[in-house]
Formats: sequence, structure tokens, C-alpha cells
Amino acid sequence: MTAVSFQSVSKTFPTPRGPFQALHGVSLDIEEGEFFGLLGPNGAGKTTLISILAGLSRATQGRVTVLGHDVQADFARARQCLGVVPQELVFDPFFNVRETLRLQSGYFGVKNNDAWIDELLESLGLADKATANMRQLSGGMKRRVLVAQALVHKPPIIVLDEPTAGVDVELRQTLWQFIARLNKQGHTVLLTTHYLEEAEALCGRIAMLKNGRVVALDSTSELLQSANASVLQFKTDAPLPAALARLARVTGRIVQLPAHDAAEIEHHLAALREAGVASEDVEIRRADLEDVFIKVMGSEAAEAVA
Ligand SMILES: Nc1ncnc2c1ncn2[C@@H]1O[C@H](COP(=O)(O)OP(=O)(O)OP(=O)(O)O)[C@@H](O)[C@H]1O
Repeated sequence: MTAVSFQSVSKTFPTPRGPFQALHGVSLDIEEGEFFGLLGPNGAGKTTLISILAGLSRATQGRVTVLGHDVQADFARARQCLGVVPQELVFDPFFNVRETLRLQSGYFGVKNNDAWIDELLESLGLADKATANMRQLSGGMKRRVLVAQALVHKPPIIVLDEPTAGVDVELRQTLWQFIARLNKQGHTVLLTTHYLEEAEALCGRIAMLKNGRVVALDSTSELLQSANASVLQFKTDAPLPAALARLARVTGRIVQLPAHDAAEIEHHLAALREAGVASEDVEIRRADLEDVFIKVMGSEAAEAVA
């Protein structure tokens, strides 16, 4: 069955400068059991789409269903199927961690939930914080509680909006192990993240959004293959010849040049030699999701696909 279906979803916000369209006819289906990634630069519309899914915001046009339940017409049942981990840390500061999770269970009509709450606390490394007041927790610990809170009613579909923003390596690992385990047990996962390595490692399928439109939608492996490219990477202090500078991704001293095949790599190397660009630590690697992302987001052609 389709876990989440977005059907021609558009969203227009009124702003002081006139209406602003954040989503333009977004359509995509996420099947049960998928680990699905929703990627895009800041402002692409990811959070807007998730807010509509979670019933926090209404689509201006189109329809969203969760396991067949319309998020507007059948809000309660749709919401019951979803565990949403929001981007923002919002809590009632007067409760401790266990009380917060009990309250949330009550909100979803789940009684006697302590065994599952204990398992959540344990799996998220929160066991020793059960009686700590929410006010006393660090940002990372609060985020763990947000995740636990989203899962109190064992939702079949887990939605994570940038769960690892500003989170340390240990929590990232704990979180992903736990979410991967839930996914193996059959939970559908919808994830937005700016960490493309995480998306590449975790997601079976990925949609890329740009300016409120889907500009790529495919399995992660197909996306990687479609990049059909290697990357010539090296370090240099010298300016690149103009033809290469146009292609290059430069981070400090590190230069990355995409190449379709060995001949193009040869061509890049020859151009560097001719321009007298001294390079160190030269390596050739396969294109990764970040390369695909940059290619999709950078190309005007990609917009025509949508
Ligand atoms: N309530 C609102 N009123 C007006 N414009 C809004 C509102 N909410 C979002 N927007 C605009 O809609 C666009 C999409 O925003 P959204 O938060 O969905 O992006 P995002 O992909 O989640 O970005 P980020 O990666 O920064 O979280 C942005 O241009 C944003 O400024």
C-alpha cells in the first residue's frame, strides 16, 4: 500500500509583498516500508511539504493521503499513522522526560505505555535522563526526546525533518541505528536532511526539491549512476584556468572536477599542466550524492523535467 501520497500539492503563502508560491504541483508516492529522502537547498519547500503532511498547514491545491487517509478530511486517522519529528525544539519546560512522553501517549490515546517508553528511552540513550526536567537538558538531549515523543504511539510512518541538524556524532549514530531498526521492522521513514552522506547511506529512494518543484525522483543507486561520472580531486593554491573554473567545486584548497570518462580526466589534467597549476593529493573517485545534488540543483535543464 502507498504510505504517503502527495498529489499535485501546491502551497501559496500570503506575504506583505503579495502571494508567494512555495510548492508547485508536487506529486510523489512513498510506498510502505521505504526509507525515503526528501532533499533540497534552504527554502526548497521541504518543511512546507511536511507541515502539510502533518496537518499543520493546508495545501492551497492538491491532496495528501497517509495510508489512504486524507490529511484534511480524515485528519485524526492520518495523524495517528504518523510520527513527526519537527525541526524546531518546542517543549513544555515544566515536565520531566518521562512525563513528557506519558503526556504525548495520552494525546494519542495510548494507555499503559511505560514498557515502550522505557524501550524508547533506552534505545535513544535517554535512560538516565528519565526524571530530568526538560529545562535541564542540552539541545542534543532535547532532540532525542523529540524523537521519542514522535514514536510513543508506534506510528507506521516516521517523518524526520532534519533530525541531525547540530547534533553530535554519537547521537547521529544512535539515532540512525534505531531508525534503521524500525525501518527493518516495517516502519516507513521519510527523512529530510542537509547531510547528503546520511541520505546516501540510509535512503533507498530520494526526491530532490528545488524552488517548490520535484527536480529529481529515483532510487539512490539510479541517481548515483545517472551522474555517470567520476570526480578528479586535488589540492592547489593556484587559480584554475577559466574553462575548468566553470566546472569546478572549490572548498578552500580542495578542487573537485567532474568528468564523464577517463578521456575527460586526461583532458582536465592536461589543461592543469598547461596552465602551470601545481596540484597535490590528486585522486579520482566515483561521484557521490553531493555531486548529483549539485548537478541537479545547478542545471536549468533539471527544472524542465519537473
Ligand atoms: N508562513 C510562511 N509565510 C511566507 N513564506 C513562507 C512561510 N513558510 C515558508 N515560507 C517560504 O516558503 C519557502 C519554502 O520554505 P521551507 O521552510 O518549506 O523550505 P525548506 O526546504 O524546509 O528549507 P530549509 O532547508 O531551510 O529548512 C521559503 O522561501 C520560505 O521563505
